Amino acid sequence: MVTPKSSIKTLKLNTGALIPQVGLGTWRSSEEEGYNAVLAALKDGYRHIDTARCYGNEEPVGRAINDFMKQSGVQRSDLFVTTKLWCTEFKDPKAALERSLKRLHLDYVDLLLMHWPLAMKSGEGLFPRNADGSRKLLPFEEWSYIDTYKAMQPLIDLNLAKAIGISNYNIPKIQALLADKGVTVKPACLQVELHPYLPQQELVDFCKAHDIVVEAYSPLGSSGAPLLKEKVINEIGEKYGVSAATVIISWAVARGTVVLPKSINPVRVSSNRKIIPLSEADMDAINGIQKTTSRRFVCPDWGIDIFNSDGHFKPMN
Ligand SMILES: NC(=O)C1=CN([C@@H]2O[C@H](COP(=O)(O)OP(=O)(O)OC[C@H]3O[C@@H](n4cnc5c(N)ncnc54)[C@H](OP(=O)(O)O)[C@@H]3O)[C@@H](O)[C@H]2O)C=CC1
Ligand SMILES: O=C1Nc2ccccc2C1=O
Repeated sequence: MVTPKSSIKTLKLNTGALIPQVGLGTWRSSEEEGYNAVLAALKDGYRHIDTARCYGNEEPVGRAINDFMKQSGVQRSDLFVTTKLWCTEFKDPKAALERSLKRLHLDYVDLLLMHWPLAMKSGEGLFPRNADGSRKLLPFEEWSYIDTYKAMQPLIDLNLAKAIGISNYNIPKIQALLADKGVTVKPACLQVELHPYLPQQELVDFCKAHDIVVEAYSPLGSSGAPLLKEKVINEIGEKYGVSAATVIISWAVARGTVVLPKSINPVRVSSNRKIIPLSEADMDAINGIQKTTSRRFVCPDWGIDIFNSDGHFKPMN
């Protein structure tokens, strides 16, 4: 039996700021669920919250953050709040972030991520579709994700975002971004799907070499947490007397990534921030899972290539 540690470690961003390695995910948390989960998480000791424009919960998330600060006396500077620029808001990231900040009741975010490396037609809601059901994407030649990133850069000097970053990029897209002469601010973070079925080690190593912190989304396999049924994970959990979720989250922390488990259950929220040390043999066993099972759970029909050679997609069955 190992007692999991509850002090959350931090990583240093290339801006010099510290980011807590475990943060609370909030996708698919309704208004009430989002408010309660964020408040419970902060009271429990979380200092890092991940939301996004397209989750539709910035307002309750921000309300919980503000209520917590009032109740606890914890300062804004002790918290790390991320939101994401949605694909329809690519043309004017400043106006989009100001709207997010208004909903969050905050003066700034610690991290603004470009949610996906693509632009969608504006003015027809968050998820516009063509008559045939396909997504209304703008062709790369008309507006590229690099243009969006460049328009995000001034938000730092305006003190609206302490750092900017990217999400759902693969290695070629990061290389293209870094090679662009107009890109003067290196992304601080890359947020991608990462878990034992999709460890994307090549991408993690690439980012480490470029001083970009990697954040693991859907660490438990997203809705229904399918990774928690994995035999190897459960065997390690039984050995130490901890849950399968603790094993996966501890693995993500041990490999040097940020990890963003989502839960709306206060007991699971609390246990998800507790980490145990894993042996080299445990790490090898978890790293080996993808040799037999390789899966990507978040695969929207955007029609763009976000995959890496080791981040391939096998349909869920
Ligand atoms: N940048 C991007 O494009 C994306 C970013 N994200 C971010 O990453 C976060 C996490 O990813 P997400 O896809 O939500 O999925 P997760 O992998 O975090 O899994 C969430 C699921 O696991 C369950 N769960 C959580 N903890 C436990 C536990 N200890 N035991 C059993 N079940 C548990 C939750 O249920 P319950 O709530 O009932 O506990 C929920 O069903 C998101 O919320 C979002 O913030 C996610 C997808 C894409
Ligand atoms: O955060 C996200 N979760 C998602 C799930 C499906 C499609 C897109 C997204 C996101 O952008």
